[in-house]
Amino acid sequence: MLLKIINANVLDESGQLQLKDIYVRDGMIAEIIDAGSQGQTNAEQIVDADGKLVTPGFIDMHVHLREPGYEHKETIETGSRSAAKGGFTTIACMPNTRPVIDTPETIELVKSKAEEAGLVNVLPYAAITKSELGRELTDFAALKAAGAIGFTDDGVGVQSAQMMKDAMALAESLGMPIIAHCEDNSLVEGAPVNEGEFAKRHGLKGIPNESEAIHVGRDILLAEATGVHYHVCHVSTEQSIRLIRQAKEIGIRVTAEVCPHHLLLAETDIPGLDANWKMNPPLRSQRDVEACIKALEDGTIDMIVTDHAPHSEEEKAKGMQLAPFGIVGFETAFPLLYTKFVLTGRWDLSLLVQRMTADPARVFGLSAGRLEPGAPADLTIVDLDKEQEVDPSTFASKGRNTPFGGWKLKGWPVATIVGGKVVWQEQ
Ligand SMILES: NC(=O)N[C@@H](CC(=O)O)C(=O)O
Ligand SMILES: [Zn+2]
Ligand SMILES: [Zn+2]
Repeated sequence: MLLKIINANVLDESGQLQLKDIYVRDGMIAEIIDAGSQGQTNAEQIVDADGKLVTPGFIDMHVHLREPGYEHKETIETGSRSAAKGGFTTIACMPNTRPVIDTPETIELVKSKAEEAGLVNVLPYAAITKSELGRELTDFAALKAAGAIGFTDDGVGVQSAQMMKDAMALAESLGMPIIAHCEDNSLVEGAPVNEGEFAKRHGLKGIPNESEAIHVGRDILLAEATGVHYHVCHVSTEQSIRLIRQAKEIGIRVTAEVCPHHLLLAETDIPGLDANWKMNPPLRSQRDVEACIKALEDGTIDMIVTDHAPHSEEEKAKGMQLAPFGIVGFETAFPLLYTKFVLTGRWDLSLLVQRMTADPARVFGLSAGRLEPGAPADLTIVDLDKEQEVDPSTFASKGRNTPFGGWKLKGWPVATIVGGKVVWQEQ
């Protein structure tokens, strides 16, 4: 099966756009040649990108698909469709489902549901501890054999240093990474928002920066001691970044991710007690936002992830104190970052694309994330000129929980190709 994508605007190594034709054979990129020149013939299907941007499919290494157990929030199918609509072709899903993904059987279930959906590549993480309770390690070897790509208790921090050290030593012996939600519960206790101005004004308990950074610091020392690849989830504070930067400088195997909302919003932007602005970690100070942006720019933070965390409207209606943490992310990530960082001149387009494709692929050893012969034909076509307001009622996700409703953005994905198959296309 030969697919030909013509008139694709592709970023070259120096970050310049070049008009190319891309040939896809058996799900892989076969050839990339100057647009209109003679390549392999007899394409069975032609997609005309019409001069639009074509990038490697976006990769999101931190998402919540909610299945099994919370199908009212999202399913593997609706989550996969939402990802495809956002231009994502590979997503790594978190194990904080019900039951928790802590057995080979639940890993198998996720894989088979993802295959049934047949939309994007879904890579499952398995829990570090049984039921994410922090008491007993899961069977890492069996989970790896079943297809887990790493271990994490995302949703909660591993509170015991000894438990984390044992997990790291075991993961390292299997050549697997530990992915950490960094949060010291003793410093948080029921707080719904950042410790700062907003909490003070509304009489709410605050989540201090140290609750994240203390785990980052602890775990970096444990990663040094065990030699494991240690990856920090949703970095949100200046202090965590300082620790990660120092650790990288002395050669400790630490990598990190940041979410669009922590690059774009500070606690001072929260309009009121609307739980669509409640997520974990919380929106921090402007100073933390700037530190996150700088860290992503200089590579201290390796990649962008959405932490797509759908919840139902009823759950989010419970208010700032009682509603669950989390916001959806797939369908707004690229337009948000393109509009707010590329169109404003702060970033080159190539930096944004790299942090959403090649960098996550490098860190997690994936074959996707690049546009070259031999790579999987996972591609995203983006209309950089298309301008549209964020309208949560049109989301493919079951979740409508976003603080970005009504934002006017440019740079919308219009088609997503996975393994040479068009899995989503703007109508
Ligand atoms: N990020 C969130 O606010 N929520 C996530 C959990 C998590 O990522 O820690 C969720 O599962 O809803
Ligand atoms: Zn988390
Ligand atoms: Zn998460």
